Amino acid sequence: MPTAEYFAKSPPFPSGIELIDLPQISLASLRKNTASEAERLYKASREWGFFLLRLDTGAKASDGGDSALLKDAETMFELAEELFSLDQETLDKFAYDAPRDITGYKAMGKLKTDDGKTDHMHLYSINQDDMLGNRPRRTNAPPLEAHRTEIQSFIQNAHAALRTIFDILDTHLGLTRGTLSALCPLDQQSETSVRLLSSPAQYSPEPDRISLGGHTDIGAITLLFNVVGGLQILPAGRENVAANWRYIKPEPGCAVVNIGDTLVEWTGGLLRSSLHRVVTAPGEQGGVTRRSVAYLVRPANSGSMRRLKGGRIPPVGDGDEEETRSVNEWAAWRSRQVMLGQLKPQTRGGADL
Ligand SMILES: O=C(O)CCC(=O)C(=O)O
Ligand SMILES: [Fe+2]
Repeated sequence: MPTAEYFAKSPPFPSGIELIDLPQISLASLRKNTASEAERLYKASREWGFFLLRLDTGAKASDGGDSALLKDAETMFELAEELFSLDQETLDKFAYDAPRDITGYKAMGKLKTDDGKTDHMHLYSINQDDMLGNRPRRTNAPPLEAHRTEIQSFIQNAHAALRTIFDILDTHLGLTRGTLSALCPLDQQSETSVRLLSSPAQYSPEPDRISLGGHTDIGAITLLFNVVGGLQILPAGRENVAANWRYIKPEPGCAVVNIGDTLVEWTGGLLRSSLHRVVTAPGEQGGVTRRSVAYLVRPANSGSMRRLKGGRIPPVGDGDEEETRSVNEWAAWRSRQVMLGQLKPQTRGGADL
Protein backbone atom coordinates (compact mmCIF):
# COMPACT_ATOMS: atom_id res chain seq x y z
CA MET A 1 0.00 0.00 0.00
CA PRO A 2 1.28 3.43 -0.66
CA THR A 3 2.84 5.84 1.75
CA ALA A 4 1.35 7.43 4.90
CA GLU A 5 0.94 10.75 3.03
CA TYR A 6 -1.24 8.98 0.48
CA PHE A 7 -3.34 7.37 3.23
CA ALA A 8 -3.96 10.81 4.73
CA LYS A 9 -6.13 11.71 1.70
CA SER A 10 -8.84 9.19 2.75
CA PRO A 11 -10.89 8.92 5.97
CA PRO A 12 -9.33 6.54 8.52
CA PHE A 13 -10.19 2.85 8.86
CA PRO A 14 -12.48 2.77 11.90
CA SER A 15 -11.44 1.11 15.16
CA GLY A 16 -13.45 -1.58 16.92
CA ILE A 17 -13.76 -3.84 13.86
CA GLU A 18 -12.80 -7.49 13.96
CA LEU A 19 -9.67 -7.92 11.87
CA ILE A 20 -7.32 -10.60 10.76
CA ASP A 21 -4.01 -9.79 12.36
CA LEU A 22 -1.81 -10.75 9.43
CA PRO A 23 1.92 -10.93 10.08
CA GLN A 24 3.96 -8.05 8.70
CA ILE A 25 7.06 -9.33 6.96
CA SER A 26 9.84 -6.85 6.21
CA LEU A 27 11.30 -7.06 2.70
CA ALA A 28 14.51 -5.49 4.00
CA SER A 29 14.87 -8.28 6.61
CA LEU A 30 14.19 -10.94 3.98
CA ARG A 31 16.87 -9.44 1.77
CA LYS A 32 19.31 -9.54 4.70
CA ASN A 33 18.56 -13.27 5.00
CA THR A 34 17.06 -12.95 8.49
CA ALA A 35 16.08 -16.56 9.20
CA SER A 36 13.23 -15.73 11.63
CA GLU A 37 11.58 -13.40 9.08
CA ALA A 38 11.79 -16.07 6.36
CA GLU A 39 10.27 -18.60 8.77
CA ARG A 40 7.35 -16.21 9.49
CA LEU A 41 6.76 -15.80 5.76
CA TYR A 42 6.57 -19.57 5.19
CA LYS A 43 4.27 -20.04 8.20
CA ALA A 44 1.90 -17.30 6.99
CA SER A 45 1.89 -18.78 3.47
CA ARG A 46 0.71 -22.11 4.96
CA GLU A 47 -1.70 -20.79 7.57
CA TRP A 48 -3.32 -17.79 5.87
CA GLY A 49 -2.00 -17.77 2.31
CA PHE A 50 -1.74 -14.02 3.02
CA PHE A 51 0.73 -11.68 4.70
CA LEU A 52 1.66 -8.00 4.68
CA LEU A 53 4.97 -7.12 3.07
CA ARG A 54 6.55 -4.05 4.64
CA LEU A 55 8.34 -2.05 1.97
CA ASP A 56 9.35 1.12 3.80
CA THR A 57 11.92 -0.10 6.29
CA GLY A 58 15.42 0.32 4.99
CA ALA A 59 14.20 2.88 2.49
CA LYS A 60 17.59 3.02 0.80
CA ALA A 61 18.00 0.30 -1.83
CA SER A 62 21.21 -0.75 -0.06
CA ASP A 63 19.14 -1.50 3.06
CA GLY A 64 16.93 -3.83 1.05
CA GLY A 65 13.67 -1.87 1.38
CA ASP A 66 11.68 -0.81 -1.61
CA SER A 67 10.60 2.78 -1.61
CA ALA A 68 10.81 2.72 -5.45
CA LEU A 69 8.04 0.11 -5.54
CA LEU A 70 5.89 2.15 -3.13
CA LYS A 71 6.33 5.23 -5.34
CA ASP A 72 5.46 3.19 -8.44
CA ALA A 73 2.34 1.87 -6.68
CA GLU A 74 1.29 5.45 -5.97
CA THR A 75 1.72 6.29 -9.63
CA MET A 76 -0.54 3.29 -10.45
CA PHE A 77 -3.19 4.70 -8.05
CA GLU A 78 -3.03 8.02 -9.88
CA LEU A 79 -3.32 6.17 -13.17
CA ALA A 80 -6.39 4.30 -11.89
CA GLU A 81 -7.96 7.61 -10.92
CA GLU A 82 -7.35 9.03 -14.39
CA LEU A 83 -8.47 5.85 -16.16
CA PHE A 84 -11.75 5.43 -14.32
CA SER A 85 -12.66 9.06 -14.74
CA LEU A 86 -13.01 8.45 -18.50
CA ASP A 87 -16.63 8.39 -19.61
CA GLN A 88 -18.37 5.02 -19.78
CA GLU A 89 -18.54 5.01 -23.58
CA THR A 90 -14.75 5.40 -23.87
CA LEU A 91 -14.08 2.68 -21.27
CA ASP A 92 -16.48 0.32 -23.04
CA LYS A 93 -14.37 0.54 -26.21
CA PHE A 94 -11.71 -1.43 -24.31
CA ALA A 95 -14.09 -4.08 -22.93
CA TYR A 96 -12.52 -7.48 -22.20
CA ASP A 97 -13.59 -10.63 -23.97
CA ALA A 98 -13.87 -13.03 -21.01
CA PRO A 99 -13.21 -15.87 -20.54
CA ARG A 100 -11.18 -16.08 -23.80
CA ASP A 101 -9.18 -12.95 -23.01
CA ILE A 102 -9.35 -11.13 -19.70
CA THR A 103 -7.12 -8.23 -20.75
CA GLY A 104 -9.01 -4.93 -20.88
CA TYR A 105 -11.93 -3.35 -19.10
CA LYS A 106 -14.64 -5.12 -17.10
CA ALA A 107 -17.58 -2.81 -16.51
CA MET A 108 -19.13 -2.56 -13.06
CA GLY A 109 -22.04 -4.98 -12.58
CA LYS A 110 -20.87 -7.63 -15.09
CA LEU A 111 -20.13 -10.31 -12.50
CA LYS A 112 -22.44 -12.17 -10.14
CA THR A 113 -21.51 -12.04 -6.47
CA ASP A 114 -21.99 -14.86 -3.94
CA ASP A 115 -25.31 -13.43 -2.76
CA GLY A 116 -26.79 -13.50 -6.27
CA LYS A 117 -26.43 -9.72 -6.74
CA THR A 118 -23.95 -7.99 -9.07
CA ASP A 119 -20.48 -6.60 -8.40
CA HIS A 120 -19.64 -2.96 -7.67
CA MET A 121 -16.17 -2.76 -9.18
CA HIS A 122 -14.66 -1.37 -12.36
CA LEU A 123 -11.64 -3.40 -13.29
CA TYR A 124 -8.98 -3.06 -16.00
CA SER A 125 -6.35 -5.74 -16.61
CA ILE A 126 -3.14 -4.70 -18.35
CA ASN A 127 -1.20 -7.55 -19.90
CA GLN A 128 2.46 -7.79 -18.82
CA ASP A 129 3.74 -9.05 -22.19
CA ASP A 130 2.06 -6.14 -23.94
CA MET A 131 3.92 -3.72 -21.65
CA LEU A 132 7.30 -5.50 -21.85
CA GLY A 133 7.19 -6.18 -25.59
CA ASN A 134 6.93 -10.00 -25.37
CA ARG A 135 4.02 -9.95 -27.80
CA PRO A 136 2.59 -7.52 -30.38
CA ARG A 137 1.28 -4.34 -28.84
CA ARG A 138 -2.40 -3.98 -28.02
CA THR A 139 -4.12 -0.64 -27.98
CA ASN A 140 -5.16 0.15 -24.43
CA ALA A 141 -7.18 3.06 -23.04
CA PRO A 142 -5.34 6.38 -23.68
CA PRO A 143 -4.10 7.01 -20.10
CA LEU A 144 -2.44 3.57 -20.11
CA GLU A 145 -0.79 4.17 -23.48
CA ALA A 146 0.53 7.49 -22.15
CA HIS A 147 2.08 5.80 -19.09
CA ARG A 148 3.67 2.65 -20.48
CA THR A 149 7.05 3.58 -18.95
CA GLU A 150 5.57 3.93 -15.46
CA ILE A 151 3.68 0.64 -15.80
CA GLN A 152 6.90 -1.09 -16.92
CA SER A 153 8.72 0.28 -13.88
CA PHE A 154 5.95 -0.95 -11.55
CA ILE A 155 6.14 -4.43 -13.14
CA GLN A 156 9.94 -4.62 -12.81
CA ASN A 157 9.97 -3.52 -9.16
CA ALA A 158 6.97 -5.66 -8.16
CA HIS A 159 8.50 -8.69 -9.85
CA ALA A 160 11.82 -8.12 -8.07
CA ALA A 161 10.05 -8.09 -4.67
CA LEU A 162 8.22 -11.30 -5.53
CA ARG A 163 11.48 -12.96 -6.64
CA THR A 164 12.78 -12.48 -3.09
CA ILE A 165 9.63 -14.19 -1.80
CA PHE A 166 9.89 -17.03 -4.32
CA ASP A 167 13.50 -17.66 -3.25
CA ILE A 168 12.44 -17.97 0.38
CA LEU A 169 9.59 -20.29 -0.50
CA ASP A 170 12.05 -22.40 -2.54
CA THR A 171 14.34 -22.72 0.49
CA HIS A 172 11.52 -23.67 2.86
CA LEU A 173 9.98 -26.11 0.40
CA GLY A 174 13.39 -27.73 -0.07
CA LEU A 175 13.53 -26.82 -3.78
CA THR A 176 16.62 -25.54 -5.58
CA ARG A 177 16.77 -21.76 -5.15
CA GLY A 178 15.43 -20.13 -8.30
CA THR A 179 12.89 -22.87 -9.10
CA LEU A 180 9.71 -20.81 -8.58
CA SER A 181 11.10 -17.65 -10.20
CA ALA A 182 12.11 -19.66 -13.27
CA LEU A 183 8.51 -20.87 -13.63
CA CYS A 184 7.26 -17.25 -13.70
CA PRO A 185 9.87 -15.39 -15.77
CA LEU A 186 9.44 -11.84 -17.05
CA ASP A 187 10.69 -12.65 -20.52
CA GLN A 188 8.28 -15.42 -21.52
CA GLN A 189 4.63 -15.15 -22.44
CA SER A 190 2.14 -15.55 -19.60
CA GLU A 191 -1.20 -14.15 -18.51
CA THR A 192 0.50 -12.05 -15.81
CA SER A 193 -1.24 -8.70 -15.44
CA VAL A 194 -1.41 -5.41 -13.61
CA ARG A 195 -5.02 -4.90 -12.53
CA LEU A 196 -6.43 -1.50 -11.65
CA LEU A 197 -9.66 -1.62 -9.64
CA SER A 198 -12.14 1.04 -8.63
CA SER A 199 -15.28 0.74 -6.55
CA PRO A 200 -17.24 4.01 -6.68
CA ALA A 201 -18.26 5.90 -3.54
CA GLN A 202 -21.70 4.98 -2.17
CA TYR A 203 -23.93 7.86 -1.04
CA SER A 204 -25.64 5.75 1.59
CA PRO A 205 -23.10 2.97 2.04
CA GLU A 206 -24.53 -0.53 2.43
CA PRO A 207 -22.09 -2.30 4.78
CA ASP A 208 -22.89 -5.80 3.51
CA ARG A 209 -22.69 -5.06 -0.18
CA ILE A 210 -20.23 -7.32 -1.95
CA SER A 211 -18.16 -5.22 -4.36
CA LEU A 212 -16.12 -8.14 -5.73
CA GLY A 213 -17.26 -11.70 -5.07
CA GLY A 214 -15.38 -14.37 -3.10
CA HIS A 215 -12.57 -15.96 -5.10
CA THR A 216 -9.09 -17.38 -4.93
CA ASP A 217 -6.42 -16.03 -7.29
CA ILE A 218 -5.73 -18.53 -10.06
CA GLY A 219 -2.05 -17.66 -10.60
CA ALA A 220 1.08 -18.24 -8.53
CA ILE A 221 1.18 -15.15 -6.33
CA THR A 222 -0.35 -11.65 -6.09
CA LEU A 223 1.02 -8.36 -4.78
CA LEU A 224 -1.84 -6.05 -3.87
CA PHE A 225 -1.93 -2.41 -2.84
CA ASN A 226 -4.94 -0.83 -1.20
CA VAL A 227 -5.56 2.25 0.93
CA VAL A 228 -9.25 2.06 1.77
CA GLY A 229 -10.56 -1.08 3.55
CA GLY A 230 -13.08 -3.60 2.29
CA LEU A 231 -10.80 -6.56 1.54
CA GLN A 232 -11.87 -9.59 3.57
CA ILE A 233 -10.70 -13.19 4.02
CA LEU A 234 -12.76 -16.18 5.07
CA PRO A 235 -10.54 -17.99 7.61
CA ALA A 236 -9.86 -21.61 6.61
CA GLY A 237 -12.37 -24.15 7.91
CA ARG A 238 -15.10 -21.54 8.48
CA GLU A 239 -18.50 -21.76 6.87
CA ASN A 240 -19.08 -19.17 4.14
CA VAL A 241 -21.58 -16.99 6.01
CA ALA A 242 -21.35 -13.19 6.45
CA ALA A 243 -20.43 -13.36 10.17
CA ASN A 244 -17.27 -15.38 9.50
CA TRP A 245 -15.55 -13.02 7.07
CA ARG A 246 -12.78 -10.79 8.49
CA TYR A 247 -11.31 -7.50 7.24
CA ILE A 248 -7.65 -6.91 6.43
CA LYS A 249 -6.76 -3.41 7.55
CA PRO A 250 -4.69 -1.51 4.93
CA GLU A 251 -1.32 -0.54 6.37
CA PRO A 252 0.76 2.41 5.05
CA GLY A 253 4.10 1.30 3.62
CA CYS A 254 2.93 -2.29 3.10
CA ALA A 255 1.61 -4.43 0.27
CA VAL A 256 -0.64 -7.46 0.75
CA VAL A 257 0.83 -10.66 -0.69
CA ASN A 258 -1.35 -13.68 -1.34
CA ILE A 259 -0.64 -17.17 -2.60
CA GLY A 260 -2.62 -18.34 -5.64
CA ASP A 261 -4.04 -21.71 -6.73
CA THR A 262 -1.06 -22.51 -8.98
CA LEU A 263 1.28 -22.63 -5.96
CA VAL A 264 -1.18 -24.92 -4.20
CA GLU A 265 -1.04 -27.30 -7.20
CA TRP A 266 2.75 -27.13 -7.53
CA THR A 267 3.31 -27.81 -3.82
CA GLY A 268 0.78 -30.61 -3.44
CA GLY A 269 -1.25 -28.40 -1.08
CA LEU A 270 1.57 -27.32 1.26
CA LEU A 271 0.78 -23.65 0.65
CA ARG A 272 -2.66 -22.11 1.01
CA SER A 273 -4.72 -19.99 -1.34
CA SER A 274 -7.46 -18.28 0.67
CA LEU A 275 -10.93 -17.24 -0.32
CA HIS A 276 -11.15 -13.45 -0.32
CA ARG A 277 -13.54 -10.75 -1.49
CA VAL A 278 -14.18 -7.00 -1.33
CA VAL A 279 -17.17 -5.48 0.47
CA THR A 280 -18.16 -1.86 1.16
CA ALA A 281 -15.35 -0.21 3.12
CA PRO A 282 -16.18 0.18 6.82
CA GLY A 283 -17.26 3.43 8.48
CA GLU A 284 -16.66 6.74 6.72
CA GLN A 285 -14.48 4.98 4.15
CA GLY A 286 -17.66 3.58 2.54
CA GLY A 287 -18.41 7.08 1.29
CA VAL A 288 -15.26 7.46 -0.84
CA THR A 289 -14.10 5.76 -4.03
CA ARG A 290 -12.03 2.69 -3.25
CA ARG A 291 -9.11 2.05 -5.59
CA SER A 292 -6.67 -0.82 -5.57
CA VAL A 293 -3.77 -2.05 -7.66
CA ALA A 294 -2.84 -5.70 -8.06
CA TYR A 295 0.08 -7.41 -9.75
CA LEU A 296 -1.11 -10.93 -10.49
CA VAL A 297 1.70 -13.30 -11.41
CA ARG A 298 0.80 -16.27 -13.56
CA PRO A 299 3.21 -18.97 -14.70
CA ALA A 300 4.69 -19.00 -18.22
CA ASN A 301 2.11 -20.25 -20.73
CA SER A 302 4.57 -22.96 -21.78
CA GLY A 303 4.60 -24.36 -18.21
CA SER A 304 2.68 -27.19 -16.58
CA MET A 305 0.48 -27.54 -13.52
CA ARG A 306 2.24 -30.77 -12.50
CA ARG A 307 3.19 -31.01 -8.84
CA LEU A 308 6.88 -30.16 -8.34
CA LYS A 309 9.18 -32.92 -7.17
CA GLY A 310 11.61 -32.82 -4.28
CA GLY A 311 12.15 -31.34 -0.85
CA ARG A 312 9.13 -31.26 1.44
CA ILE A 313 6.61 -31.61 -1.38
CA PRO A 314 4.60 -34.79 -0.89
CA PRO A 315 4.91 -37.13 -3.88
CA VAL A 316 1.73 -37.92 -5.81
CA GLY A 317 0.24 -40.88 -3.91
CA ASP A 318 -1.46 -44.01 -5.25
CA GLY A 319 -4.93 -42.62 -4.74
CA ASP A 320 -4.14 -39.16 -6.19
CA GLU A 321 -4.61 -38.24 -9.77
CA GLU A 322 -1.61 -36.40 -11.16
CA GLU A 323 -2.43 -32.97 -12.65
CA THR A 324 -0.92 -33.12 -16.13
CA ARG A 325 -2.66 -30.23 -17.88
CA SER A 326 -0.74 -27.27 -19.24
CA VAL A 327 -1.04 -23.89 -17.53
CA ASN A 328 -3.49 -22.61 -20.13
CA GLU A 329 -5.62 -25.77 -20.31
CA TRP A 330 -5.94 -25.79 -16.54
CA ALA A 331 -6.84 -22.08 -16.34
CA ALA A 332 -9.43 -22.42 -19.13
CA TRP A 333 -10.94 -25.48 -17.44
CA ARG A 334 -11.07 -23.76 -14.05
CA SER A 335 -12.62 -20.53 -15.33
CA ARG A 336 -15.24 -22.53 -17.23
CA GLN A 337 -16.09 -24.62 -14.14
CA VAL A 338 -16.48 -21.46 -12.01
CA MET A 339 -18.60 -19.75 -14.68
CA LEU A 340 -20.89 -22.78 -15.01
CA GLY A 341 -21.26 -22.87 -11.23
CA GLN A 342 -19.77 -26.40 -11.12
CA LEU A 343 -16.87 -25.27 -8.99
CA LYS A 344 -17.42 -23.01 -6.03
CA PRO A 345 -14.18 -21.16 -5.21
CA GLN A 346 -12.91 -22.09 -1.78
CA THR A 347 -9.79 -21.97 0.33
CA ARG A 348 -7.34 -24.66 -0.75
CA GLY A 349 -4.23 -26.29 0.70
CA GLY A 350 -2.26 -25.14 3.73
CA ALA A 351 -1.71 -26.05 7.35
CA ASP A 352 -4.18 -26.04 10.24
CA LEU A 353 -4.57 -22.70 11.97
O1 LIG B 1 -9.27 -4.82 -4.42
C1 LIG B 1 -8.80 -5.63 -3.62
O2 LIG B 1 -8.42 -5.30 -2.50
C2 LIG B 1 -8.73 -7.10 -3.99
C3 LIG B 1 -8.68 -7.40 -5.45
C4 LIG B 1 -8.54 -8.85 -5.75
O3 LIG B 1 -8.72 -9.71 -4.92
C5 LIG B 1 -8.15 -9.28 -7.11
O4 LIG B 1 -8.04 -8.42 -8.00
O5 LIG B 1 -7.93 -10.49 -7.32
FE1 LIG C 1 -7.99 -11.66 -5.62
